Amino acid sequence: MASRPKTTRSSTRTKAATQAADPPAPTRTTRAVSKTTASSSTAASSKKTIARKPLVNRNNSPEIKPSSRNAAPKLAAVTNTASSIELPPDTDKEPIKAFLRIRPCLDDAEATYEPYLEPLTDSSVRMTDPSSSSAHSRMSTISPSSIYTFSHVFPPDTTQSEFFSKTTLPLVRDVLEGRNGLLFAYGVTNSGKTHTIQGGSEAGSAGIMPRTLDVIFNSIEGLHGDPKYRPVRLQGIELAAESNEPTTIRLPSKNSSPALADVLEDDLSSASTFGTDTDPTVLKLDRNYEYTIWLSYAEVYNEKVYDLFGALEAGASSAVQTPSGIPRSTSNFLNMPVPSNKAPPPLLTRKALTVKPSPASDADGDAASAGKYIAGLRQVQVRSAAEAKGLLRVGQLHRRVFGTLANSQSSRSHALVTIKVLRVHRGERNDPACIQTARLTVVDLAGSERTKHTHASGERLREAGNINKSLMVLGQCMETLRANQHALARSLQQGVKAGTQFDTRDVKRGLALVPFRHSKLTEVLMDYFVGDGRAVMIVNVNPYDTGFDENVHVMKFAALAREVCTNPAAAVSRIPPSPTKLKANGIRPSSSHRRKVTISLGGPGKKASEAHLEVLEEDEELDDGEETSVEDDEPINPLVNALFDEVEELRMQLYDAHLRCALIEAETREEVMVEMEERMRSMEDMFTRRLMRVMEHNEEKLDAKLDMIQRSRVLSKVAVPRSEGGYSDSIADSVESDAIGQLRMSDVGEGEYDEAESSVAGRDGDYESNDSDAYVHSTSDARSRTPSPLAGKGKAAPKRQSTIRPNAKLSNAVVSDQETETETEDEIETASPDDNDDEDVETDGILDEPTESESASDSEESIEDWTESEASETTPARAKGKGKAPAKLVVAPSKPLVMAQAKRTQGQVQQGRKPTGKASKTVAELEQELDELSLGDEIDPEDSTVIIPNKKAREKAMGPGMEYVPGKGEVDPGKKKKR
Ligand SMILES: Nc1ncnc2c1ncn2[C@@H]1O[C@H](COP(=O)(O)OP(=O)(O)OP(=O)(O)O)[C@@H](O)[C@H]1O
Repeated sequence: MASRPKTTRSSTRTKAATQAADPPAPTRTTRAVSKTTASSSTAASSKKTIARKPLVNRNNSPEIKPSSRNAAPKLAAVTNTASSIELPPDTDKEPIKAFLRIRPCLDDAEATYEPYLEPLTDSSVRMTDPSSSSAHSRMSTISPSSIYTFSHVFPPDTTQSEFFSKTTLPLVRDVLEGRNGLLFAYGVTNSGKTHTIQGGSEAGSAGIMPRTLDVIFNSIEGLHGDPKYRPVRLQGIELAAESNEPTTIRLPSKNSSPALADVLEDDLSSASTFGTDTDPTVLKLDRNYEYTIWLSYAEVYNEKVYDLFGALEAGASSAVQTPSGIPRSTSNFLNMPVPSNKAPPPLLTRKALTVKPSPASDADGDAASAGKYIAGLRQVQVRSAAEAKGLLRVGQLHRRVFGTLANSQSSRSHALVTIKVLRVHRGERNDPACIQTARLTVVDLAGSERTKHTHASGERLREAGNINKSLMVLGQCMETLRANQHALARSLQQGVKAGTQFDTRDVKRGLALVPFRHSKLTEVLMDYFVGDGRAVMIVNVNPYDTGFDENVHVMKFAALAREVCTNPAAAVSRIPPSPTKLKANGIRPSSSHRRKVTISLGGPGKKASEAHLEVLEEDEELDDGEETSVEDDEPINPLVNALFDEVEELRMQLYDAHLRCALIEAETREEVMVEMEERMRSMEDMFTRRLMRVMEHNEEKLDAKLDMIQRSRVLSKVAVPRSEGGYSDSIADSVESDAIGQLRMSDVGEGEYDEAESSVAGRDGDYESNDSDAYVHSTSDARSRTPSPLAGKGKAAPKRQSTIRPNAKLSNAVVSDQETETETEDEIETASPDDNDDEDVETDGILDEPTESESASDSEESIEDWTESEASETTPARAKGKGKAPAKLVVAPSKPLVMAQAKRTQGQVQQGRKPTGKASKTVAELEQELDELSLGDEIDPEDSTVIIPNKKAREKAMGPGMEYVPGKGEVDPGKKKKR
């Protein structure tokens, strides 16, 4: 037995007798010491190489079947990933497992989103861009729909217990049997990583971490060992009595109130999880072994590593540190009085820890696989699951108080909980060389920050930059590892094919440098990728989130991870040099950083009050005197470093550009809105003005019309003597024709007023002549006259023919109103269908041949009389008074009418009844006046109404041999029945 060494390597030597019980027998003996015992001769003989063989229960996972263990690792998780190199059978390798967990819909707001993730099978999902039809997606380079495969897909209704047993339980078994394991949760913010790792406080909602602790302590019940030795570094052990480090940490006392711990109690019990839920699972273990469990809790924040179990000082002056390092109540910030709002915020100082390369002695002289450890990280022994959970809750509080798990509950740091299991055979408990060390690290990665969506700035932006950088480096490491493994496999294949012997060291020398060193996260985890152990990746996705693009990156990352094999030959990866080299080169990564933290007291969402703290984060101490590995002396590749910095710089620039774009877009939208509003306003003003003008114009017009009607009534008092032969005949004719017109137009409504107006206007004019031209002009124009604005809506506004009778003899003829009306009525009656043997509507009065005497009469008077009678007759009351049914509007064929009128006029001219030039002029003026009044509306020829000539008139107008043919859609007046 070796005399009590201060520090020694742990042994993972396997007992042949015990391993026989565990199928497939060969146990990992990674750090096996050369010292052998009788029972360990088997292990000793298989020391180095066997140490890297697959572990006892590689088939723990339901996915790995014994038959497939020797098969080439399954590659290409994503359907659109091309690479598929057939690796030669290598039982040392196993690809990282990737499990997808789909978060359920939590509230109504999320339910409005259509989930963009659809599980296809137990191991595949389809992801479809919800905005694939939008313009945005056309600009995006991301494929709108892809299928991704995983080791297993867990739908939203998966219980915590089920998820734990399928993903983590095999790792728990491994660690209890002496093998390392890594589990990390990856996903965007709010995707459920923390819920998966820690869980909730409700029954059955405990996450992976508390369940792991439960299962470990359930399984080692009665197998607790003596903590004579304690773990150090990554895989070393040392005598506990000789250590300066405390083996336990006293939990904050609840009695020492008021303290931060008290006011954060709500958080401890609810949000910080580890509720009362316990997992009853018990693993069957070799009962010849004794176990001690050690816990450490670190966080990587802003590219610095902090110990969440560390002694924290509430201000430099009040810091009291016990010799043992256990924080006293006065020095423990959790027992610090709640800072009031008025007082200056207390200063909390914490020191970043250094990540150092493990000495080669910790890995049997193999520095390459020794990995790196966090120097100064406390590893605390825990004896029960409850104690472990309590300790983790303190760690959670530390994260909260230091602002890395601030009020939003969003993790701003990567949290690493490492459970170390020291196992030793009962018969060799005093032999440190026989102690096996295995560790399981559970990492709750900070959410890959969507700076584009969250519009982070200042401190948040810096955090986001560092989070993204570390995740990016993790991806780069995976990428390089995969490339190296493929390159190695290709070389091996070629060598096998060629049947030549070649030195794999030559190939390894040409492999790319894995950039673990460029992020603290990868530095700390590198041992799992280059050394021994199994790695499991949990991909959390919230399919109701708007961050489709970010989730695509997460999926691609998972696909990449599945192509990386862990537990490869350690020499595949070459370890980058340690930070000490950076110091030697004069490069300091960063300096101390001071920032303010505000904590909501009373639990999240309650916001009872706030506490303000100031946090000073000091840089890690760089110790050149530490034992370093051989690989650490390799020169830094400045190019890789510069490239990483540049990538990060570009990423920030891209973010800035996105931000600028968003601002410009918002400003432009604002400007456009203002301009549109202005335009709409000006348009509204313009239309209002126009409307007012039209209304004024209409009013004027109405006034004018009323005026005309009034005047026409005054003039209608002028009587025309009946006895004066042709003269009175002319009036009678005029009235008759008008009455017929009235009958025909009785449904015209207001259109009549136009006609009346026209007639009255004609009366006003100085009409002295019977000029046939003027007559024709008047007739044809009447058809094209604009309908009156008084016409009913939706109704054709017809124009009646201004049948000015040029042959009216009106000189000195004065007829009383009464007489005129009587005459008119008589004439209408005369013109009624009953009295007319012609079936057509009579308009004889219009087209009657004037007599000689009539032609010689004063045309002006004739017009006045005719107009008067027309105006009288056009009133609906009159027509109604006759008891006539309203006549239908009949649009007479305009062309034949014009011809008839023209002919008639010609006849009139021939008979010397030409209107005087003065009369012609007056009519034109009248027309013009009416046109002006008509507001320039569009003229619809169909709206014109003409008086239909009767058969006799038509015959006269057309002449012998001519036949009247009605136009299309016109009513043949010849067929018109009596009404
Ligand atoms: N499987 C689940 N069942 C029920 N609730 C869940 C589930 N997964 C997540 N949640 C809830 O979703 C919310 C966000 O989850 P969580 O805090 O775990 O996200 P996260 O990925 O850790 O976010 P961050 O990276 O910001 O810390 C929490 O309220 C959590 O309770």
